[in-house]
Amino acid sequence: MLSRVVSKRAFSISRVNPYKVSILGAAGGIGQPLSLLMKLNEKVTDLRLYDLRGAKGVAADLSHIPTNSTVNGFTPEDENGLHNALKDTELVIIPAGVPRKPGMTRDDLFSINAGIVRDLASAVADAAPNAAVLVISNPVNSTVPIVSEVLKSKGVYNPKKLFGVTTLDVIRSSRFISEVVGTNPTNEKVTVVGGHSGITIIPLLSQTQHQSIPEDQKKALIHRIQFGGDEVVKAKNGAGSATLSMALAGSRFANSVLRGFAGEKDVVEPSFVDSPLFKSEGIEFFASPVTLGANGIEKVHPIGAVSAEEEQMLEECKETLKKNIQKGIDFASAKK
Ligand SMILES: NC(=O)c1ccc[n+]([C@@H]2O[C@H](COP(=O)([O-])OP(=O)(O)OC[C@H]3O[C@@H](n4cnc5c(N)ncnc54)[C@H](O)[C@@H]3O)[C@@H](O)[C@H]2O)c1
Ligand SMILES: O=C(O)C[C@H](O)C(=O)O
Repeated sequence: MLSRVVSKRAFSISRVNPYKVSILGAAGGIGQPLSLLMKLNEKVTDLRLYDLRGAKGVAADLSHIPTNSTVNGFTPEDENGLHNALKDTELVIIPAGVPRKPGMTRDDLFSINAGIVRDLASAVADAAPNAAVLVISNPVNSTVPIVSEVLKSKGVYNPKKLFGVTTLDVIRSSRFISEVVGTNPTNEKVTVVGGHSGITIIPLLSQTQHQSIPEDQKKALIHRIQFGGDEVVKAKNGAGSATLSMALAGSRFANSVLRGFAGEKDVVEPSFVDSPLFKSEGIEFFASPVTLGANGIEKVHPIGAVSAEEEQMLEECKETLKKNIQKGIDFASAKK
């Protein structure tokens, strides 16, 4: 009797949340912990891990965890490995690519990562044309436009389902502001807009309840949020950039997209998306809070009231963003 009850419940979980998820770059520094967190996500029933190497080992390891999903690993050695890793999945997360070393900017990664992301996007277009695509590979300000151009060229671009993952900036903001004001970081929420590199990362501190932070501390806090990635790159001293905090951020954002798919209401997260906010100024992509629903983005929220100082930061951000976005578009449009 008990076993019948248990099996009926297991069946109902898989029927309610039958999401197929692919992770491309799954054996890397971000890929492995992100794969673990997605294995723990009960909304996922079919987890496919792809990497140039190592994906089968990671998949075998995770497959012993007793959650409601199958896990399979794919590499280029498999016949149609990438295609099978993607075939008809609903959510694709891309952390494939090289990370920074000390002294590098995210833009320095473009020469290697742009081609990796372009080729993976092309495979997504062929095998999972309806999937939501979550781009982690840097430089996000340029790799997201690359994905959009590739999907457009294959006639499958859906702007409601393409996301640059900026959640790491959001979680850093919660942590760093709590250290300044002495609160519990889990209760701190800071809206971060713009893009994902240096001065394009704009935490809107004027929209928090903390209006009495002294000016010098506020400046230092903004700088720390904008350049938080550098702290980790420096500390890892040549061994890469943020992986564990990024895996947490990526899994949180992926879960929000799946919650939206599943019909949950009022799921709002900032993300770097195809945005109407500054299109009139020639800026096609911008990070701001978006409402996630059954078909991806339901609403791109405006940034709201900002201080004079944030207004100034926005102007500088837009100048840089415009160039970063154009660089991605030009790369994807050029003949291989
Ligand atoms: N968006 C963000 O907030 C954020 C945060 C941290 C890191 N990143 C970026 O994420 C990327 C990955 O970082 P990491 O620390 O995991 O690097 P890593 O080197 O540890 O892992 C990258 C993985 O990608 C794989 N890979 C490379 N080319 C591939 C291809 N064509 N197909 C499939 N897999 C491929 C590699 O084999 C490797 O396993 C970097 O570009 C990094 O800058 C972004
Ligand atoms: O800093 C990096 O290069 C990785 C990532 O974009 C981060 O913000 O930590």
